[in-house]
Amino acid sequence: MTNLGRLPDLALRSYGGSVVAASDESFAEKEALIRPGPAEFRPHTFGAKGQVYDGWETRRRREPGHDWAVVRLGMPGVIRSIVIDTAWFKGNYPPFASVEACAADAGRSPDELTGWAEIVPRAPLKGDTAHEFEVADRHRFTHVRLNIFPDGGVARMRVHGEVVPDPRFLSGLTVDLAALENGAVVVACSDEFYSSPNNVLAPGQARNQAEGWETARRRDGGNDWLIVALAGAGTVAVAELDTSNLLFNAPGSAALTGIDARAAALEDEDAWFTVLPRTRLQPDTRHRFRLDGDRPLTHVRLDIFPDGGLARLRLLGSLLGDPL
Ligand SMILES: NC(=O)NC(NC(N)=O)C(=O)[O-]
Repeated sequence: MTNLGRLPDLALRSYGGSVVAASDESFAEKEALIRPGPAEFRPHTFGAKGQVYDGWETRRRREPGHDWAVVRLGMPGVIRSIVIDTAWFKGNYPPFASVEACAADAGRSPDELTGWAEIVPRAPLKGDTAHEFEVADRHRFTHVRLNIFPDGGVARMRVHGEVVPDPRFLSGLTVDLAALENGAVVVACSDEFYSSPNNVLAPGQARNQAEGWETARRRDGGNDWLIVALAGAGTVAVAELDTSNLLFNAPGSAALTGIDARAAALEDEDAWFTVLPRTRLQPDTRHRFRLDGDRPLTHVRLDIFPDGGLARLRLLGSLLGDPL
């Protein structure tokens, strides 16, 4: 995976993405395209419609044309790379694919979408392979259309990019400045052995340990940490540190520090100030802390002692201006 592939997947079902239309899904359902996690396969598992695949699979075309599927992004934004993964589709993958994108209001139905721009030109595909394509177009998009030529199966499509929220739903309001959907993102992290640190910024609650951030057991006497670039410069009034599902591996304690990167570099250790002093944590608990500081900040560093991880980090506050 490239560095672009580490950006959040804007299309992920658990981030609110939806496969809103497809030309065909006779063999396997279109919804699988954006399912979290890698595609699974059990050979010789035949149902009434053929081998069961964890992916989107169309019938063998007997007339001209090609198949397509339209995905509404859960989090609109600037797309930086697309992964088209043909995992397990070995004799029935599409030999070519392309991707288009457009921007539309949430109220548009799939057949009302217009202004499609080609962001991945038609490219050859291999079977059982994750193909990553870099995207150069820097517009904000809300939908993507995967075209396959002429037909076949695709296990997963990942749409990695930078979230660009609608400022009307942030400015002047109390919001979670650390939410992925508001444009926050993890920019540095000590350890992502078991799961992505961006999971702590994901929408909703973590249903299990894997939906949070979990680090490896640390043996060097140090502690694990991550740095979040907030939705924009703002002030934080409430911090929520959620250890849900971490029963025997929750950190013993945690601390938050902040910095205003408009005035100092992240590397300037003296510019970081305390937001939440080191505080004891309980396993499997949503801890909420009312903060009294009103210093503007753009980034927050979470330190956990010594290791473990966190299910969610919420930082309720307000932006000073528009999102970054
Ligand atoms: N063995 C198969 O996978 N065959 C076919 N696909 C399914 N799902 O059975 C096909 O024709 O593409």
